[in-house]
Amino acid sequence: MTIHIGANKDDIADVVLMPGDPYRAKWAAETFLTGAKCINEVRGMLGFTGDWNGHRVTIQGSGMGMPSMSIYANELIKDFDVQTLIRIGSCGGMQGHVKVRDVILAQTASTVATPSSTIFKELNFAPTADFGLLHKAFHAAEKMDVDVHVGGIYSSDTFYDERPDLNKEMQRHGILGVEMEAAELYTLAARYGRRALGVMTVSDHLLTGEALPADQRERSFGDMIDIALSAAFA
Ligand SMILES: O=P(O)(O)O[C@H]1O[C@H](CO)[C@@H](O)[C@H]1O
Ligand SMILES: O=c1cc[nH]c(=O)[nH]1
Repeated sequence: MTIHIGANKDDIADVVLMPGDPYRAKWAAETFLTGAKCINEVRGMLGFTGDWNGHRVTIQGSGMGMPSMSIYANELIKDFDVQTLIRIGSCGGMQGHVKVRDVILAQTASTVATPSSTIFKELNFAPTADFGLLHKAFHAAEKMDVDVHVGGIYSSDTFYDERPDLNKEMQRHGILGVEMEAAELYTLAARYGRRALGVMTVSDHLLTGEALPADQRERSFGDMIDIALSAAFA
């Protein structure tokens, strides 16, 4: 047990899927896993462990933002020895060819800063997905006939953004979408030699102003979960 995860070591699988929303964790566990058991309720940040096609999987909420992700990823890696961490998130689309409900596989995650920034001092570290997971996720998405994009995303510290100039530069440099956790997850995975990937569904669009309601963000992003599970065990 850790401060934020009230589970025994063997309650948590080697592979952990991490939505920001703890109720997406519940929905995903009930929908995709058999024999799912709740393994964490501390602070309402729900986690579940069950089976997918004979493989043991944990789905643990990360909360919103990189400081929260950092807490859960640190504990999962250092205390529970988790080997594979896949974020299953929502994101805002930032390019015209990226549509609401499309899936983005985050090859890189640019940031202004992460909780890890202070250790890098003047270095601009480039948080990057695990290539093996990325490759497998892409093939899984192609097989499922999902509209998928692979490329850079922006991990922001603010949902209600007040820097339109920064978004413009991101867009000019091909950034596909914005979310709030992947860069710190990739950085921790690199530090501790684990596999990480961010699979995101576009829930709203910065260019068109479209936005899906909360219940759909919680319960309707099944394709990205299939992709994440397929990539983890391919
Ligand atoms: O839907 P989740 O996985 O929480 O991801 C996105 O949604 C939240 C903001 O609404 C942030 O956590 C952002 O990264
Ligand atoms: O961080 C996020 C998540 C979803 N949509 C956004 O616009 N930003």
